Amino acid sequence: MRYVSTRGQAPVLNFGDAMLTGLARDGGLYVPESVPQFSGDEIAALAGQPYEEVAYRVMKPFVSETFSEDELRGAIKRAYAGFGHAARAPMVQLAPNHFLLELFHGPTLAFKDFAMQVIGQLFQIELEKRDQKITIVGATSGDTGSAAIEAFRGLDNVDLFILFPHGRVSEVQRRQMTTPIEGNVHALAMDGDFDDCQGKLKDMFNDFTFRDEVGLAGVNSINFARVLAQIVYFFTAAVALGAPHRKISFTVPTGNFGDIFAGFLAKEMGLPIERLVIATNQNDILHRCLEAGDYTKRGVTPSISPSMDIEVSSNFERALFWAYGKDGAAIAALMDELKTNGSFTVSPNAIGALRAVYDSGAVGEGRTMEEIGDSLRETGELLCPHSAVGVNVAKQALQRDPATPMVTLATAHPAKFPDAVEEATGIRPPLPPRMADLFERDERVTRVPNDLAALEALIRERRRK
Ligand SMILES: Cc1ncc(COP(=O)(O)O)c(C=O)c1O
Ligand SMILES: N[C@@H](CCOP(=O)(O)O)C(=O)O
Repeated sequence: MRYVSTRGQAPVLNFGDAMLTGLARDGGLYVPESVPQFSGDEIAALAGQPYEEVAYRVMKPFVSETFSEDELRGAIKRAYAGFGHAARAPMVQLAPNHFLLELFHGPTLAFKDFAMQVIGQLFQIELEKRDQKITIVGATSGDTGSAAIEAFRGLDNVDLFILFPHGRVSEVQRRQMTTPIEGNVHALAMDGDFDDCQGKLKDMFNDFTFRDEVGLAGVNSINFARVLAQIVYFFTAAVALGAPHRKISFTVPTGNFGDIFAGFLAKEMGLPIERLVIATNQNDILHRCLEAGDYTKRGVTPSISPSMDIEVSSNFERALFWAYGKDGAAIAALMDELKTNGSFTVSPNAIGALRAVYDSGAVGEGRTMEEIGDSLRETGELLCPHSAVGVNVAKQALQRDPATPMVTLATAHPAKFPDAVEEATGIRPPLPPRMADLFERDERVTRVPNDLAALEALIRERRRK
């Protein structure tokens, strides 16, 4: 399996190199040159298998030239051993044709753990084989950061720097990033929003002198390995509801587009997915783009679902790559336009291709709060604000197509956003016992400016040589 850049100008790599490279050297994102196909029988055979076995079968064709069967099975086994639910991704029924896929039973209580725990294991295997040290820099709107810290804390061959937007993550999210004591972990609170953090991360990747000097690697969903591990739960959920003999739709609370793009790849692999529904909060650039064919930045407004406060949605580039018939030059031109003008127009053919796969909806703050209360009353489920956005958009989609079972992804635990949940329901969801002292732990964080030279200087100084 070879991996190519969405902008068509970077070296073609195998999985191991693509995983350790992160952003392609032409600024694009790596994608598999061709997508492995699963037959109906292969999909049917996944029914009733443990999550780890489905993960092995789904991931294997993408990675088999880099990892042996034993290495991959071992990595997956270790990755999920610490999850707080035997099913890993259990599903509950909300209404006759509406299901909630709970993706918050991992160590940091968000869906990010599903991929981050696996790639933490895969990175370690590959770095040991290569006797290599790396500097990981990650950008987070709240959840990727703690998941990355949990996966890479204490490793001798990895220094980890996490950039988060100062004052724009929940207090639980911030403390999850600022309280780990390991010396290889550095939480950096940056002036600006998540797009600024991710922008600086990409600038670092595009500064080849810095990139090569520090051995820069990325664990955001710009890294294809992250997206790959997120494909698995689309399979477990769909098979549990009758795939391949029945079509299933998914609604995905969306920001950086990594999760829903994993769903797209599952569909490409042969999983019978009817619709993939993009659910956004008031930062609705993706919904507006699907509606009007126009991707135009307006500025991010902070919301009660802060992890989705994103306007430069990285993985949308991967979706566009497919929609433009894998024309790297066209994608490079669109991304240049976005950087220069803050907007681009999707061609009629490409918007048609996107609409053939994706639906979308946006939910404002008031409605999100109401949905948290409604869901609790109607179903007994206490939702985090991101999952509430998903459930509300899914309900609208179910009105358009009541016949196809809908799975909404619950992307974070309500205890990560206690203030919003308490305001909506009167209930303050408690953290699990292992995190009960989170508010008593000392915090260690560095305020940093939105300035590339300053950030690079800090990373050069702090990383272990
Ligand atoms: C809780 C939560 N929900 C939804 C999202 C959006 O996911 P994606 O960025 O993959 O679109 C994020 C962040 O990525 C998140 O942390
Ligand atoms: N919502 C994310 C933003 C980064 O997303 P990623 O999937 O690209 O890592 C977060 O919580 O940090």
